[in-house]
Formats: sequence, C-alpha cells, structure tokens
Amino acid sequence: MTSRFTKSILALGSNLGERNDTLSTAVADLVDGPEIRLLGVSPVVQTKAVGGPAGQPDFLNMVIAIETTLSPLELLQHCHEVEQKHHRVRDVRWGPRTLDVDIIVYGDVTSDDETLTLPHPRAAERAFVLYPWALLDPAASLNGESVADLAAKAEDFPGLRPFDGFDEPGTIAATGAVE
Ligand SMILES: Nc1ncnc2c1ncn2[C@@H]1O[C@H](COP(=O)(O)OP(=O)(O)OP(=O)(O)O)[C@@H](O)[C@H]1O
Ligand SMILES: Nc1nc2c(c(=O)[nH]1)N=C(CO)CN2
Repeated sequence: MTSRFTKSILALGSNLGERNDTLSTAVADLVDGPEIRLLGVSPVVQTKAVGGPAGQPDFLNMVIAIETTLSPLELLQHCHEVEQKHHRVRDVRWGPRTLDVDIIVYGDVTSDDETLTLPHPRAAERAFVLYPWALLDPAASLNGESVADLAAKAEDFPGLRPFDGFDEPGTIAATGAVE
C-alpha cells in the first residue's frame, strides 16, 4: 500500500538562546521519521519582534517545505512536541520563545477551527513568514495572492535583514543586536 503524502509549509522562529542552532536542530527533529520528508529549506532571516512585550530580542525566522502522511492535527501535535523538546514555554502571548513552529498551509486544506486554523490566520500579513517562503519558492501563493507581493506589502518588511550566520552564545544584547 502506498502512503499519501501532503505538502505543507512550516514556519519556524526563535528569539531566545542559541537561535540558529535551535532552528537547525528543530528542522532535523521535525523531519526525523518516515512520516515527514523535507522538500526545501529557506534562508534564515533576522527580524524585529512583531507584537508582544517591548524590548524582546530579534527573531531568527525561516520556513521549510515538507510532505507528510500525518493528518493536520497529528502534524500540529508533532510541531508541539518539537517545541517542547526545545524548552518552549507558553506564558506571554507573542512573548519571547526558544522555538515556535507554525503550520502555514497544509495542502489546500482550509479550517476555521481555533485549535488549527488553515492557512495560518496571520501568515498573510507577516513578512517574517512570507519573505523566507518567497525566497524558498518565488512562485508560491497564499489565499490567491503572490507570497512575494504579500511580503513586500507587510508592515514588518522593513525590519527584516539577512542573517549572517554569526550567532555566538551570549552575544545577543537585549535589543537582539548581534554584537
Ligand atoms: N496554523 C496553526 N499553526 C500552529 N498553531 C495553530 C495554528 N492554528 C491554530 N493554532 C493554535 O494556536 C495555539 C497557540 O499557538 P502559539 O503558542 O504557537 O501562538 P503564537 O505563535 O504565540 O502566536 P500566533 O498564533 O500568532 O503565531 C496552538 O496551541 C494551536 O492550537
Ligand atoms: N519577528 C517575529 N515576530 C513574531 C514572531 C516571529 O516568529 N518573528 N512570532 C510571533 C508569534 O508566532 C509573534 N511575533
């Protein structure tokens, strides 16, 4: 019997601890198993925190393209397990976190369920999701619009910059600037 794989886009973010290491380990953890195959990885971008408490460190953000035999809810559970492995604490809404993994799209499934809304309800206005996604797949579309166009229109677009890979432990100041 052949398993049925569905394509999905996952967005990853980290603004606490060793952000870059966390992201790369998390990608490996997410695709560790026969139910998920990695199709593509975006570049990492450094982004100003959107929402939440003032003064939090900058994020590193990226997206990955996968295909999976997991159902949408199984995939969400898997994402939460990987977040837990990386010591994600849920206290303040949009507060700083070691790792956040969101499901941006799962095939062409749509859902208004609070537990899993698809496509992700805030993705279309978040350059920190859209821009790395457009770098990974310049032809991508979301809700019928070009992801690259949506990224350029997003309010947080000016706060994005390429990540130069220099993310030594303990060198992230309160502002998130790498010193
Ligand atoms: N597409 C989705 N991807 C991930 N979580 C989702 C999605 N839709 C709904 N949720 C729900 O949102 C809840 C809160 O998720 P989380 O703590 O990651 O929010 P957040 O990252 O702080 O904020 P945001 O939802 O704006 O990205 C999750 O427990 C999950 O049930
Ligand atoms: N720059 C940036 N800002 C955020 C992020 C994120 O990943 N990057 N995630 C949030 C909740 O998911 C809220 N704000």
